[in-house]
Amino acid sequence: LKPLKVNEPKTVTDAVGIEMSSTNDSITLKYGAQYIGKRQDAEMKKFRANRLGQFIHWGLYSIPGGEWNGTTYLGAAEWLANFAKIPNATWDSLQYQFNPNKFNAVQWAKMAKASGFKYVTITTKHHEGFCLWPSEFTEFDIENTPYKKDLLKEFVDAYTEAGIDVYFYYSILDWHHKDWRYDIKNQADSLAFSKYFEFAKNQLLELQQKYPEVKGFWFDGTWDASWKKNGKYSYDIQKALKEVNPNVIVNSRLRADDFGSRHFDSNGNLMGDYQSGYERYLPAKNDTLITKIDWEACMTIPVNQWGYHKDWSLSHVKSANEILELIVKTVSLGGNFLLNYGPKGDGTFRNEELEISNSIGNWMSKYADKVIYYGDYANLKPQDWGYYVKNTNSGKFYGVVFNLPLSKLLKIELPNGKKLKVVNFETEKLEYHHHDKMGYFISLPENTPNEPFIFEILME
Ligand SMILES: C[C@@H]1O/C(=N\OC(=O)Nc2ccccc2)[C@@H](O)[C@H](O)[C@@H]1O
Repeated sequence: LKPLKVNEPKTVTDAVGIEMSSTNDSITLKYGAQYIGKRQDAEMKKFRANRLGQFIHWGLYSIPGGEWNGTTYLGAAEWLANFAKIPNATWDSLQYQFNPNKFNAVQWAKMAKASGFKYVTITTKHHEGFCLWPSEFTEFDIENTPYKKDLLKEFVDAYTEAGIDVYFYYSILDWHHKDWRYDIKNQADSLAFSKYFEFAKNQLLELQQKYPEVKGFWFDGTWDASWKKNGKYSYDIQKALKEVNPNVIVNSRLRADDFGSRHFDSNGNLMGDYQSGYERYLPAKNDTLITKIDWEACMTIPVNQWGYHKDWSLSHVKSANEILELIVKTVSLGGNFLLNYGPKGDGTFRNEELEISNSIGNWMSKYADKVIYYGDYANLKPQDWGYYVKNTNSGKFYGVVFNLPLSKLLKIELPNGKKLKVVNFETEKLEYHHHDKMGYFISLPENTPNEPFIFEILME
């Protein structure tokens, strides 16, 4: 890939607004992108082929579920301590209540597998600073709760046994740690933050050493000035993780370069192994630039709840079909999709999540092998009826229909020189006709499935 030119991103959203330009006036960076283009090692190919992952936000915030002293807060439940302005000492005492006696890692993994998830990303430590594993570097961890046991090991073992790749979410932002700083205003801040950096690096190496099955790290909480002023810290963490496991996979949220540019360095090159700026929204259907890099979108089932919230009636909750369309749109643009679950403090999932899991699992069992796993950008002109997916394993091209035209005619426009040969739908070949410049019109049978359905396209 030629270096991409990017406008200086002000927020993660801006960072995704990349514009291609073949420029050679790259500036020298010490803490910029370590490579350009898509990794082609087996581990990254597996990440890409997986396409569909389960995101799990689980921590002390899962106990109050968005409610404090009788008040329900509308914001994201994992941010309750912040919204409700709860003093650390009060919030941290929740650790003495954390006892997920209904947690069954094998059941969780079984549900995840049945839902079609090929990988999972779990919050080892969110902004609150509480660690789901027994850490040598803090008392604010699972060992100092009524649960006591190494919950993360139970989780890693069960998901690995189920054949689901495990990734760790780790928040750099840490409301609990005394050396965390939002900005570096003086030498004292700088000294404290350097101690925090050592703490975070030690914890990350500890996670790699205790759970060697982990495939990669999903960093978050890296938007503050303190982190943006210390590009070297983010660079050193990625370097340290890769020294232990050269093919560990790290998301772009970790990184800031010499000038505080995030996700993409000041030369417009992606830092980390895949772009992770798409949070609760997706690229435009015709965004061909995003197809040139590895990327992953993460998505909540309600509008904005990552941790368990008691009351989902407070916002729109996505249906299974809405979620399926988001998943397929993501794959059609060459991205991975991470669907979030927020288990309760007791270790159980809410009914809405169980129902969604069941619905998407049924669909995945029929279609995922063709249009999700190994799915990628097909480079065909987008149409209103749905999305194209190229399966990079079989080399086959598919259409996935979400918006059935009343005409029952599916329009397909092929690149110059390409001709439509066969259209397979279930066990039959569909009729189609060609209209000069208009392209092809495929005639759908009278009865089509009452769910998103696929058809195969053969071209010559
Ligand atoms: C996945 C989510 O990630 C977060 N924050 O991400 C962002 O702030 N993303 C962001 C920021 C600015 C623009 C667009 C996205 C966390 O605060 C949240 O609790 C959750 O873990």
